[in-house]
Amino acid sequence: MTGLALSIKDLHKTYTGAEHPVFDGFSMAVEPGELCAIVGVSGVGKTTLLNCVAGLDRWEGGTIEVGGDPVPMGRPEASALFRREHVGLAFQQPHLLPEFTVEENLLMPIRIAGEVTPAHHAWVAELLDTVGLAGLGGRLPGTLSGGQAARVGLARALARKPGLWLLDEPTGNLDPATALEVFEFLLRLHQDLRPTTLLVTHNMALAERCGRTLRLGPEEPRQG
Ligand SMILES: Nc1ncnc2c1ncn2[C@@H]1O[C@H](COP(=O)(O)OP(=O)(O)OP(=O)(O)O)[C@@H](O)[C@H]1O
Repeated sequence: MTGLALSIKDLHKTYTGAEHPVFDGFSMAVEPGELCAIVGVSGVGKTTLLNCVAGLDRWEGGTIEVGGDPVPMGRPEASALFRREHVGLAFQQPHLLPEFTVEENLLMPIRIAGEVTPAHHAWVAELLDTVGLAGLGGRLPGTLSGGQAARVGLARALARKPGLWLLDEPTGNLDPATALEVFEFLLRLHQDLRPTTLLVTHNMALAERCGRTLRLGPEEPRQG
């Protein structure tokens, strides 16, 4: 799997009826395989940025390119296809399907795209192993701890080996020790599979351990 280059140039985004733009000429570039933490105060636009990059939201000006191709905007079918092919998304809530086993949850993105083969079963077993959940494939999500469910959510986002992994506070509702544990598995997944990754987080200790940290909004005043 190869991480895809992400390029954002001169992004302009204002929500309908809002007084101020969320982005007014924002640009950034992320190298293939880079892990970039996105931090900034609440409301600065972190989730909006991820939604635009995923083609889930619209913007008024500027370009967003993934792997050199523009992210489709205002074309729901093209956006959905773009996400299926290139994007793995994970959120604060893992949103696992409760009536399906952990293994079936991991296979679901593959099943939606086509036939599930024995190689796919072997692949999701490998993914489960990477997130420290080998042997738990037969469990139902309701029997998992919050940290285990978060790890499944992260792995599921990589089931189709996307070039872009967009993570919106995936450890946000976990206690600090569990958040750290899940983050270690996140790092391991990233190290193994090297998707280009944006990780939105409020946890500066975790952000500092990413290859790069991008702060949206005004710089924090320096002490002294
Ligand atoms: N659907 C929407 N319609 C109108 N305004 C919105 C919408 N979604 C977000 N906003 C506004 O846009 C700004 C950026 O929101 P966003 O959710 O991207 O911030 P954030 O940095 O992710 O915040 P948090 O850290 O609290 O999750 C905020 O002022 C928010 O109120």
